[in-house]
Amino acid sequence: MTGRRAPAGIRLDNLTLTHGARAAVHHVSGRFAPGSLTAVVGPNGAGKTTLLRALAGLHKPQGGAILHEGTARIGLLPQLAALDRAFPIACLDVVMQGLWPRLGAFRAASAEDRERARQALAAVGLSGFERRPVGSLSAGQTQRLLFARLLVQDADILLLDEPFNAVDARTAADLLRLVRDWHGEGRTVVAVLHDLDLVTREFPDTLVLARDAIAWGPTADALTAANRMKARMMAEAWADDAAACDRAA
Ligand SMILES: Nc1ncnc2c1ncn2[C@@H]1O[C@H](COP(=O)(O)OP(=O)(O)OP(=O)(O)O)[C@@H](O)[C@H]1O
Repeated sequence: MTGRRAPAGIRLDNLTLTHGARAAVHHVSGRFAPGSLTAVVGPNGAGKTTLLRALAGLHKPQGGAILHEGTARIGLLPQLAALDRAFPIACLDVVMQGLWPRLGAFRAASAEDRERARQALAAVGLSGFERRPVGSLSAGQTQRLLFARLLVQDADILLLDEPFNAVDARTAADLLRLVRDWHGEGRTVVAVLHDLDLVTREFPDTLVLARDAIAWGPTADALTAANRMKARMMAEAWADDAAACDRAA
């Protein structure tokens, strides 16, 4: 990635996100400060992926607003399962997808673009994988590949959906180093995580989400046993077919 630009933040103003009539994220307000490193934690179905997709501009708010502070390039690392590994595409071409927003639909990639993609593969430990079909990679190698695609995007705001899921300890350590580098460069990083020990060790800020924001702030204050219990109880209190803004008593 290249040198640092002015850091960018995101503010949520009473944000509600729905799938049909069902609320996935419910009246959430708060701020991902420029240059912050935030973990989003919560039970299954808490709205974490929906929130990340909305931050990436892929899910339109049903209520409230997502307000960008500064002009930011946003990069999303989707869940590993979202990648179609049966599609016959080579690793270098997957990384090149990260350049599309800047190349546009009609500009052909240059030799320099391809070199950047190769360097990104090298940075995630996948040198020599350029022509390998994506379907031949292990889960850990596939996650490294998705990080390489994110690297070439050179984003100011990085949204990571379960970035260390289904990868071995060495891969997780390598990828975590990249996350630390992004944070060190002043980029804004938001990561959905289930490993609370990792969150406590590595993430200064945490949003505990259970459709509502249960807590949002410094990890030591937000990730308390009481807040985790509250998140679980809130998740269980929601009837799955509840309309937006209805909550079981
Ligand atoms: N495409 C969809 N259509 C309908 N409902 C959906 C869709 N995607 C998610 N939902 C529902 O929205 C709610 C929030 O889902 P979301 O995937 O955002 O949660 P999550 O916190 O990321 O869960 P997990 O930890 O299991 O990945 C859930 O009730 C889920 O069933």
